[in-house]
Amino acid sequence: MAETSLDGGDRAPVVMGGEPGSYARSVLTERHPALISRVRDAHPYTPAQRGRLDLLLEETASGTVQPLRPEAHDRGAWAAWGMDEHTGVPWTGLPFLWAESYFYRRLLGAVGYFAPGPWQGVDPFEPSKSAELHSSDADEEMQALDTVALLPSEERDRALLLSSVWGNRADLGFALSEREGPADPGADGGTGGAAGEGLVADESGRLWELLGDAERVCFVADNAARELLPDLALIDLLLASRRVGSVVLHIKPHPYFVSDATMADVLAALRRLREAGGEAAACGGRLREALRGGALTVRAHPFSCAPLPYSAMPEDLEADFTGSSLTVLKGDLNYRRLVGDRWWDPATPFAEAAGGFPSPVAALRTVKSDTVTGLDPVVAAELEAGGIGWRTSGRCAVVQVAG
Ligand SMILES: O=P(O)(O)OC[C@@]1(O)O[C@H](CO)[C@@H](O)[C@@H]1O
Repeated sequence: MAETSLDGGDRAPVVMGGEPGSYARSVLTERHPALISRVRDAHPYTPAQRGRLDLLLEETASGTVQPLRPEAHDRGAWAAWGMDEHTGVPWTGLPFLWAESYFYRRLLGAVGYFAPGPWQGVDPFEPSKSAELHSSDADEEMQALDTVALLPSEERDRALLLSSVWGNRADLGFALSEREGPADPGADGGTGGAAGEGLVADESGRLWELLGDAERVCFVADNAARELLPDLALIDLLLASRRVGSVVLHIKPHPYFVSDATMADVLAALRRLREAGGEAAACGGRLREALRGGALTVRAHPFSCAPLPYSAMPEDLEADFTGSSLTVLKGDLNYRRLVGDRWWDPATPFAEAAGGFPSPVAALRTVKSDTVTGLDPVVAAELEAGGIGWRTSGRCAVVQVAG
C-alpha cells in the first residue's frame, strides 16, 4: 500500500503502552492481568495450561517480550510483524496496538489453542460470548426487530444503524474496566443524554448515500454476540432492500481481543436469530440463504489479527477492499488500525487520518481508546474541557466516512 498519511508521518505520535497514568498502560497492567485470571477459570484447564497462563502474567507484568516458540505455525508472520524487533523489550515499552495484539496471540498459545490435541480450536472466550449471546438483553434486542420492521424506512434505517454503532459497547474486554456508558445511548436517536455523550460525529447521511447504490460492501466486523446481532441485522437490511448487491463479512481467523467474532460466532448468532422467532428469525433465514447463494460471503484474513495499522495490509487484502464500493469498519480497534493508533488532534479531518485506505471507508465506533479524529473543533474542545475520560468511556460514538 502506498506510503500515505495512514502511516501518520511525523504529525501524530504513536500511542505507546507505557505512558504513566495512561489508558494504554492501565490496559496492559490492569485489564490484561484481570483477563488472564478470568480465562484461567473459563474452562477446566489443566495445571499445565494454567501454569502457562501464570507465566504469561508474570512476563507481561514484570518481564520482557518473549518470542513465539520456533515451532509456532505463525512464527514467520509475527517475525514479519515485528516480533524479533520487540523481543527483549518490556511490555510497557511497546506501541500499545502491538502489545495488545501480541498479548492475545500469546494468551491463545498458553491455552493450546493452536496446538494439535484436545484443546485445539477451543475458544477461551466462548463462555463469555455465549452467555452474552443468550442473555435477556440479546432477547430484547431481537424482539425489538419486530417493532423496527414496522417503522417507516428512514426510521428503520436509522434504528438499525444506531443499533450497530452502539452494539460496539458490548465489548467484553471493555467491560473489564467497568466503565459505565450511557444507559441506553441510542434511545434518543443516539445524540446521548448528558453533554459529551452519544454521537459526537455523525456522517450517516454520506454513509447512506454510499450504501444507496453499492455493488459490493466489505463489512469488517468487530465483536460477537450483542454486537454481531445488530451488525447482521444491518447487513440483512442492506441486502434485502437491494441497496447493496453483495456483502463480504470480514471476521477474525481465531479468537482475539476477547469478544472479536470468529466463524463459530457468526454461526452461533445466525442460529440465535433463527431460533428467536418473529422478524429476527426471518432475518436469520434471509442471511442463511444469502450465505448459501453467495450474496453474503465471509472472509477471515490473517492480517485481521495483526498488530499493525491497515497501512501495512498485504496486497490480497488491499485488493479485496479496493474492489468494494465501501468498506465499513466496526469498532474501536479497527478505527485505531485505520488511523494508525496515533495521538491525533481530535479535530484532524477523518479523511486525512484515514487517507490512503483503498476504498471509501466508514467507521462505526464507540470511542473506547485515546485515538480520535474528525471531530468538529468546537465539539472536540468541549469534550477535552471535560477531561480525557471521554476518549475511553464508551459513552461517545462516531459514524465517520472518508471518500
Ligand atoms: O475493537 P473494540 O472491541 O471496539 O474495542 C477493543 C478494545 O476494547 O480493546 C482495547 C483495550 O483492551 C481498546 O483499544 C478497545 O477499547
